Amino acid sequence: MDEFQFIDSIKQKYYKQPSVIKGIGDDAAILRHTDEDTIVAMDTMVDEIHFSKKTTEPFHIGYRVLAANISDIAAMGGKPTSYLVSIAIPESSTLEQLHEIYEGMRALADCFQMDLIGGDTVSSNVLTITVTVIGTVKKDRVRYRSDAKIGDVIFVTGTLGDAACGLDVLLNERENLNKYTYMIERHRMPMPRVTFANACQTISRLSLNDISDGISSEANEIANASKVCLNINYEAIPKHHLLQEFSKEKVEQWVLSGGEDFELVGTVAKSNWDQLVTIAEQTNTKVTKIGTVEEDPTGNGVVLLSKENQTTVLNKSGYTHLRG
Ligand SMILES: Nc1ncnc2c1ncn2[C@@H]1O[C@H](COP(=O)(O)OP(=O)(O)O)[C@@H](O)[C@H]1O
Ligand SMILES: Cc1ncc(C[n+]2csc(CCOP(=O)(O)OP(=O)(O)O)c2C)c(N)n1
Ligand SMILES: [Mg+2]
Ligand SMILES: [Mg+2]
Ligand SMILES: [Mg+2]
Repeated sequence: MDEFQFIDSIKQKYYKQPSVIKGIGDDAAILRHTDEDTIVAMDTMVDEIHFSKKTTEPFHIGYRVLAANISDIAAMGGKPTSYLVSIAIPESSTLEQLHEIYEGMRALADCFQMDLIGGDTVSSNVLTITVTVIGTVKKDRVRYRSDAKIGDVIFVTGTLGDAACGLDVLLNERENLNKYTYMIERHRMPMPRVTFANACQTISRLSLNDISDGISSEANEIANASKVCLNINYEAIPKHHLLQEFSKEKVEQWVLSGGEDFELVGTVAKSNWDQLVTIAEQTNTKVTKIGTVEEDPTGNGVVLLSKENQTTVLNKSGYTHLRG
C-alpha cells in the first residue's frame, strides 16, 4: 500500500459534523462555524517518550493521543468536533499497526461525534503522531486559566496519580498485572472530561486546566495566569484506594507530578459550588474540593500545599520535555 492508498484507507465514508464543508481530499479542510468560537489545540506523542512497546498497543497509542488533545478542548470548556493527524512512520511499523492506531483514535472520536478531516503522512526514524483538534465553545463560556478569583473553591475531577501508577506497573513489569488493571486502563485509555466541562455551561465563570503534566504544574499555571494563591490541602486530593499498597513517597510523586490522568483542576465561586456538585452528580463525575483561592501578596501567583499540618510552596514538579 502506498502513501495515497493509505490515506484513502483511513478516510471516513461520511462526516458527522455539519461544520465540515470539505474533509480529506483537497489541499486543506474547510469548516464553517457560525455562532460559536473555534478552539484549536495540538499535542504530539513520540515513541519512547509518550508510549513504548512495554506500555501500549497501537490501538492505545491512537486512543491516548486523541484523548490528550480532546482533554485540552474540555479544559477550555468546549466541545470537540474534528481532528487532523500527522503521522511520521518508521519502516518497522506494519500496515496493521497503523490501522490499529487509527482504530484507537476512531473509537474515542465516535464517543464525541468527531470527524477526521485531514493530516499528513511521512516516513521517519521514530513513530511520531501529532493531532490537531478543533472544537467549539459559546464565546462567553470559555474557561481561561486566568479566571480564578480570591475566595474561589479549588476542585479536581476524578482521582489523581492513577495513570502514573499504571505506567509504573507496566514499565517495571510487575507480576500479577491483573491486580492493576484499573490503573493500566487509566494510563492507556483516559477519558477526557468533556461531558462534565460542557454541563458546566450554566455556571458563568470557571477557571480550568487539564492535568497532563501533574497537578503541581497545572495548579501553578492557574495561579500564575490569575495572579492568585492556590492553597491546596494534600490530604483532600482524591486518591484511588489501590494506591494504598504503595509507599507514601511514591504516591505523593504520582499524585502531584505524575500527570496524564487528564482530569480537570479548576476554581469556581463559592456561591456556585453547590451547583457544580449537582452537575457532577448528573454527569456521573467525581468532583472534590481540594482547597481555596487566596490573595497572593507578591502578585505573581503561587501554589501552597498544606500537608500534615505544614504549609509549603508547591513548585512545578510535573513532567517537562526541556530542562535547564
Ligand atoms: N512549539 C510550540 N510552538 C508554538 N506554540 C507552542 C509550542 N509548544 C507549546 N505551545 C503553546 O504553548 C501553550 C502551552 O502548551 P502546553 O504546555 O503543551 O499545554 P498543554 O499542557 O495544555 O498541552 C499552548 O498555548 C500551546 O499551544
Ligand atoms: C514510555 C513512557 N514513559 C513516560 C511517560 C510519561 N510521560 C511522558 S510525556 C508526559 C507528560 C505529558 O506529555 P506532554 O507532551 O507534556 O503533554 P501536554 O502537557 O503538552 O499535554 C508524561 C507524564 C509515558 N507516558 N510513557
Ligand atoms: Mg501540549
Ligand atoms: Mg492542557
Ligand atoms: Mg506537558
